[in-house]
Amino acid sequence: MNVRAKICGLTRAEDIRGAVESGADAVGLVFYEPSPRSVTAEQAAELARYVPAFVSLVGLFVNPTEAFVRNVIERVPLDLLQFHGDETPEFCNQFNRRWIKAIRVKTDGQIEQAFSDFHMACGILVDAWDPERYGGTGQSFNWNLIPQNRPMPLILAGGLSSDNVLRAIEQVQPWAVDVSGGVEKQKGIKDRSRMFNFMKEVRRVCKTD
Ligand SMILES: O=C(O)c1ccccc1N[C@@H]1O[C@H](COP(=O)(O)O)[C@@H](O)[C@H]1O
Repeated sequence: MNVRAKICGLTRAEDIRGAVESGADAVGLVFYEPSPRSVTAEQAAELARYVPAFVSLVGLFVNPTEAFVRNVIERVPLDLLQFHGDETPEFCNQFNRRWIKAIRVKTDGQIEQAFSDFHMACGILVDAWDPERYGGTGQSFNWNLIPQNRPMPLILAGGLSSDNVLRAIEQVQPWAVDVSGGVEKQKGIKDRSRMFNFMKEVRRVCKTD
């Protein structure tokens, strides 16, 4: 099994370098001000210089305005947009950029509905539901709510770390995994050895079949 991995919420050049060197397939920048991992378009443009060819740069948004997204994509060479709020399919689809939609999972049937509503997306990311925060909570959720039958790539997020990612991959068999808090030493500051340990676990599963 080949599972891809994104490390999200990077705020420093050295963390981008660490994520890339650990073997991450994608790195994520958060454009959502309440988040402790938030970066400005100017900071992001600088950080983008450390992302080499064949590593994807993902921009995460939560209920942005159209103008906000347009301003960011004009300045930052994002490969993929990640919408992590209550955006509609029409909103996500208007930027002529590839995009994924995050679903905060609370009830049965939600993910199946998302596959249908957001069929234009490149993938559906599933994360834990929280009453107060849109994501990056470090919480996982009941993986039994994830259907086996998937018409599009499923990206597993929510409370992953080197301690549980192998088990998560074996149970869920996702297209990719996404981590933020589980590889940090403090909010917004990544820990190089945690990123390496996380990627080592992800690659371990790739070697087992
Ligand atoms: O990282 C954030 O601060 C954030 C804020 C708002 C929405 C999403 C956010 N992060 C994403 O949340 C998931 C899970 O994160 P964690 O591993 O549980 O910390 C992941 O996709 C982050 O990119």
